[in-house]
Amino acid sequence: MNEIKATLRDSKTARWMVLILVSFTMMCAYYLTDAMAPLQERLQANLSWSASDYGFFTSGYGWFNVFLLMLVFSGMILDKMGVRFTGILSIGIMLIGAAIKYWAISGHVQGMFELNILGWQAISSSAKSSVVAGFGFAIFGVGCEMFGIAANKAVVRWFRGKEMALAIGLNTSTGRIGTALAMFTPIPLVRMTGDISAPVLLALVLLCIGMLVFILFTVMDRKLDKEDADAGVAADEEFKFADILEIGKNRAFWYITTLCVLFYSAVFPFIKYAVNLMVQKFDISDSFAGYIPALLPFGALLLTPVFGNLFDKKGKGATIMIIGSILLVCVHLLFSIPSLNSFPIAIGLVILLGIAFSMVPAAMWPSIAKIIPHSKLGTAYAMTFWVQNWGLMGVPLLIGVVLDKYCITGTITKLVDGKEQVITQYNYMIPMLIFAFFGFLAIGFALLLKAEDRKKGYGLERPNIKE
Ligand SMILES: NCCCC[C@H](NC(=O)[C@@H](N)CCCCN)C(=O)O
Repeated sequence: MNEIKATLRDSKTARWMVLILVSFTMMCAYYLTDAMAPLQERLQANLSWSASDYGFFTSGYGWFNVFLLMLVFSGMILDKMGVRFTGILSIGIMLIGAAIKYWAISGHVQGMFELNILGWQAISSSAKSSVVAGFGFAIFGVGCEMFGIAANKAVVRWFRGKEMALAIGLNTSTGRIGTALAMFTPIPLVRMTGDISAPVLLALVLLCIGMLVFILFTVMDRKLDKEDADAGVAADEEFKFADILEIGKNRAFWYITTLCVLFYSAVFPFIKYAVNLMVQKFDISDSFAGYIPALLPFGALLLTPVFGNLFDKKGKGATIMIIGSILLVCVHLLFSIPSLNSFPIAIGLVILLGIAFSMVPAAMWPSIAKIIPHSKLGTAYAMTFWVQNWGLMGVPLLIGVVLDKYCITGTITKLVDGKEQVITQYNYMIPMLIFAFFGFLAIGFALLLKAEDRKKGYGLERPNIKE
């Protein structure tokens, strides 16, 4: 009789240890992604940025991923070189991007930027610092997304056939810790140091620690490789261009991917403006405002594993995505109503958004692993992230331009960090309606996905593990 040898993967301690190691770096990366969001007013006042400049800088995250197809290359690198190499490479890229962003925001770049092509002004003039900071953010974005797909593949590799959705949920949750910290630590940090770029410096240090932690993961993962080889487990197939075509033929994959770009376009870009929304619409003091949007990732951090676990044990993946998208629309529509501007409403809506932000990701990412074979998963996640990056890039810019064009209600002069600053005031109704519209479309694609699952029998509504 053939004896099946236990591997490191079969040890609960080893599996969860791997999850902690991979997730720590994720937390650092997410911190850096959103650490400038609470400083929107300060960036605009200190660096003479408009809302469009802020939106332009924020959109930087997706520039290279989208236009240079970096995410597609990242997927190829991942499937060809594996998670260890890709992980280390991606952290290195994040460090370079973060360093450029730090340099630009700390006041080394002055003046205006105009892009003229044959006498035609391609973009309206912007503060140079926003362009250089955006460039750094674009490099960082390449590393961050590359790390995201590598981390996903690592988690799936270690947890396949076990607590996969729960593990993916917990991995996503640690990212949320980073986002939550990014909501309420930057303002005190800036007050303490008097330096608007201090949060980026902190993130740089955290990322260096993340690199060391990830190296520990590579040691364990190499050991698993060896055990798998000894046990005759086939190595992952290498990347083939044909994979893209094959994945592209899967209708359910496109429904999930479109749902992904729409849903995330209504959440991550919202986070970038949420602190300012709290200050300007709900009249919450600047020093406290970050704590309210922090409830969103904080709620998601607790609930994503709960919904991941529910999906593992009870199934109902497509249904969870439909309910999450409906919740998203309701929240943004309520945010858009100008008269709903009291403090408890702000808290209630952010908590509801946190629930939606737990449901959809907890069911969506493991669902991709259910409809696409493991050997093509790196490529599949990369393709989904690529489409999603159009939203992460375009929507913050769109919101910034809409704010400047249609939503300015006046200016006020107030004391910020001991200095008198002129602060532009906005009415956030139109941006919230734009977010609600994305959510509305997301519901449609979640329904299509459920119908396709019923037709093709992917098992999205069935449990991942038998109790
Ligand atoms: N293991 C979880 C899979 C993906 C998590 C997902 N991340 C993304 O979608 C990234 N492409 C975007 C990250 C933006 C960083 N703030 C998530 O839900 O965070």
